[in-house]
Amino acid sequence: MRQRGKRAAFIPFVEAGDPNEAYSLQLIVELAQFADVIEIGIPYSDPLADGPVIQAGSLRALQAGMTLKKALALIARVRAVTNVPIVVFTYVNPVIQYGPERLLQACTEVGADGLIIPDLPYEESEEIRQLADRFKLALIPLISLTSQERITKIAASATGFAYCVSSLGVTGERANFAADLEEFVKTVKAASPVPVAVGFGVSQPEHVRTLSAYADGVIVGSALVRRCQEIAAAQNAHQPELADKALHELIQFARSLSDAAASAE
Ligand SMILES: O=P(O)(O)OC[C@@H](O)[C@@H](O)c1c[nH]c2ccccc12
Repeated sequence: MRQRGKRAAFIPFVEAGDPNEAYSLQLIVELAQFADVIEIGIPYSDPLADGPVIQAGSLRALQAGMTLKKALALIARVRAVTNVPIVVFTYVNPVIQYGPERLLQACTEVGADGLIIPDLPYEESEEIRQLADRFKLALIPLISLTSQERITKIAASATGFAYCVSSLGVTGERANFAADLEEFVKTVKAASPVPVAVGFGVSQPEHVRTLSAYADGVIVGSALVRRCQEIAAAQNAHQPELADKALHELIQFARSLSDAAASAE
């Protein structure tokens, strides 16, 4: 994942279609200019692991008409203009509703490279792992501090990268991280055949610098999605220039995080 001489990979997370299809496409394509991987969330009405910011982003996208099918079409449009690795982020229920085989095949067809299903327990992941293998998709497991004795087993199963959850609870910006996070990440790294990234609460360049010293990548969601709210607000107020400005500021902020991933030590 360490491209272009970077110390760590910068992995932004956004919801497909947030705040609407046109802005979402523009946002993702611009992020792709400097991101190492992009996580694209499929908006979902019952996002149980999401904090309020990501939930609001999901809702904006759904209200603007985004669906699973349209999200896949959006990914195809992103893929048409950039080579950035794309990870699709979705919950178990939509996977089951759409049909696991049909969905994973569709992910491959639109040019996605991997999949994250946060509520898929490792113990129940066999079918999806086989499908991921068959359709050449990475299946990125979430590993949390509570996983303890499961850490090694789950880390060993990772393809693409392993996602270390920095803190318990739901997603959302945080001021600082658990003191034992570094040790946790090192444990996962020792067991994982692929790079190890950290997410949950990463929201400032300073966080990125600190984490980049020992993680192979950092994932940033809420800090970016919160800024999509500003694009939406300007749009709703019929102020397209302000909306463009908010998008530009989001990109600038994301770029500062990406730069921080490169500048550790
Ligand atoms: O929002 P944060 O705290 O920056 O965390 C990343 C995160 O948003 C993204 O990876 C994500 C979005 N929804 C999730 C649900 C579970 C785990 C992870 C996620």
